[in-house]
Amino acid sequence: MTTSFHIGDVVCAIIECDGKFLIARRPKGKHLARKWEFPGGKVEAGESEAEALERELLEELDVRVEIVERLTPVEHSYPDRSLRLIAYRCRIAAGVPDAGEHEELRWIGIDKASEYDFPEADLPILAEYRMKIVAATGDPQKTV
Ligand SMILES: Nc1nc2c([nH]c(=O)n2[C@H]2C[C@H](O)[C@@H](COP(=O)(O)OP(=O)(O)OP(=O)(O)O)O2)c(=O)[nH]1
Repeated sequence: MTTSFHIGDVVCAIIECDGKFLIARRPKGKHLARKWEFPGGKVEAGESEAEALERELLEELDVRVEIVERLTPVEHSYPDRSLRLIAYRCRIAAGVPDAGEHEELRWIGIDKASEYDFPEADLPILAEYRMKIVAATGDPQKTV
């Protein structure tokens, strides 16, 4: 029998710059290996979401960000674990993203997101984000 455990809250960042946003490829050997994701990680005990986001982005990318907006949290169950994924739209405040442990970083437009293999939990986030971009610009090809 497989047991599914709840790993808690995971925060991740949709970092926007010049009409694109940053995606990162998870390394081999980790859960969801080689999928494209939004940089981030688990919220530790005693941390706020914003504190966890700040810590993870410094650790993973060596950047500081300012938060633009919190998107709707997504509860998702994978076969072996479940989690709540909370995405924040952000802008870089300091630094240039460094791939670090990620296999690769890429800046893409929302119109290209369907070409990348994202974890299932990210799909509602991408859908909400796309709707916001379309509402703000009237154009699905652009980010604000
Ligand atoms: N960072 C991130 N994790 C995601 C996304 N979508 C998604 O399902 N996840 C899952 C994968 C992992 O099971 C979990 C986050 O784990 P992680 O490995 O990135 O976080 P972490 O740095 O705190 O973990 P660890 O390696 O220190 O154990 O959330 C996403 O877009 N970004």
